[in-house]
Amino acid sequence: CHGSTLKHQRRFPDDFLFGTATASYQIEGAWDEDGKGENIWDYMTHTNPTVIRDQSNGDIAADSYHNYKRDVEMMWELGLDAYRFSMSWSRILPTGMANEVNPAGIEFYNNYINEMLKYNIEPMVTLYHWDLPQKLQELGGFTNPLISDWFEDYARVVFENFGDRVKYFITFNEPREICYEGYGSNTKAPILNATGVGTYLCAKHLVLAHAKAYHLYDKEFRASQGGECGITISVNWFGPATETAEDEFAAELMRQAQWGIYAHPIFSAEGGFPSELSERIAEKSAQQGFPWSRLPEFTDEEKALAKGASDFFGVNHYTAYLVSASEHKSYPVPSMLDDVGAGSYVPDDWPKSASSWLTLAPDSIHKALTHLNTIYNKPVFYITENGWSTDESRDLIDDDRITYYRASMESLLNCLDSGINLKGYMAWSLMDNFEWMEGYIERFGLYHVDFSDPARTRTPRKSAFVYKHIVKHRYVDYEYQPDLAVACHG
Ligand SMILES: O=S(=O)(O)CCCN1CCN(CCO[C@@H]2O[C@H](CO)[C@@H](O)[C@H](O)[C@H]2O)CC1
Repeated sequence: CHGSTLKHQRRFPDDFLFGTATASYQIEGAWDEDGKGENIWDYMTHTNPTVIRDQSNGDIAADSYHNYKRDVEMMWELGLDAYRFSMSWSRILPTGMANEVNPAGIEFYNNYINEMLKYNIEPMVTLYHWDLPQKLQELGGFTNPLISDWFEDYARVVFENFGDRVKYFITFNEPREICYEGYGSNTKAPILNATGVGTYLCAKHLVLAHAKAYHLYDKEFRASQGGECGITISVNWFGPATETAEDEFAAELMRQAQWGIYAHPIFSAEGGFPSELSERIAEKSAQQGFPWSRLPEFTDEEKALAKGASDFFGVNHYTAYLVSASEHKSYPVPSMLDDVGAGSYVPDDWPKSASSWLTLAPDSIHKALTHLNTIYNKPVFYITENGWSTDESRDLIDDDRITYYRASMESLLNCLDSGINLKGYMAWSLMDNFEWMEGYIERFGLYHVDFSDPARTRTPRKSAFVYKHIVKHRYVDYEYQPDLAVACHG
């Protein structure tokens, strides 16, 4: 064409898997319906409602247990290739143990999966997204080494019932939030707050639980089902505040404590926990009078079981932090952050979301994946979560969320340009849902949900139309400005 103005736009591959993500406790509701067992979030929000910022809970949430066909219609409206969701362990196994399978739980997930397949949407199933059966927590939960056997038994039930149609399995969502925030702090259920001890017991047992489920899939299901089994680790970027050796080492130790402790045993060439962190915790434990290190080591056999035990590296990435050795705040003793002995902060000029921990960090997906690609020798990656929060009072015009997603798309394209084997991206989230300790105050949805309406009506935000355009055309069109007046009723 004459003097075409068509700009050279970087495009995503046609087989790049675009989707959205959700989690069972955050969307399903029906907390005690049709035989579902109580989980640790049911228990905590019912016995201790004040820990949730608006005293809400997931009893109903987005009521996806009853609205799942509307959910799938939204996936179709967005033109998604895939949809990542999690299964509720206690909806399938009410007591957590495999002696009793709940047929209504199996039926719900069969209906959900079959509805997606009608629209050619690839289901990506997370087995565990934080909603542990309460009965298992009463037996110690992730501080009990037997959790790895209980999890393997649960995984077998899931693979047997759904593996004929589900080709992407993720064992755990975010070991850090499960272990550090749930057992080593009080920011996620079961808020055990066993600082500096609970985190590390959980880390060892969770890694082994993952490994047992992976090997179960590899040995008993892969041949007949032909799918993949991996894990999702939250990897925010922690970079040094200055180029000094102190800050470089502090940043490395922070990366090891925040996500290396879960990734090294599975993805590193040597396996086991990261050595600098392991040495630091052993030193601190001795100084504090512990007769043993607070980080329980793997046996050689356990190290071998976990090494290489994953088909892909699922990354939940939201943002970045700067780490400074001199930024040391007073942390509980013992605790993970005291073991690291450094603080992290965010520059004031990074745009802020409705979440205290979430700002728009420049090119952070690319920074994180470049580092992971180097230290773990080029694994297959999926971004299994990435998203932006707005306050519950905001209207449907979410230009800040659009800015964030467009920045994420540029960072993904930087990853692809540098040869990183990145195969998909799941936006968090399809719709507004129960945002854990923040209740319904912080919203992450491409679709707005009206939680005051018994029907839990879902309405697309402006960002939904922008994401739909990117998925359909495979490039970012900065001139595209959806007119919601038309789009909503078009
Ligand atoms: O590193 S620091 O300690 O200085 C601050 C970290 C603060 N965390 C980061 C991870 N985030 C959970 C992410 O959690 C993920 O993201 C979504 C949005 O939150 C959740 O709804 C999803 O369920 C979850 O998978 C909770 C807050």
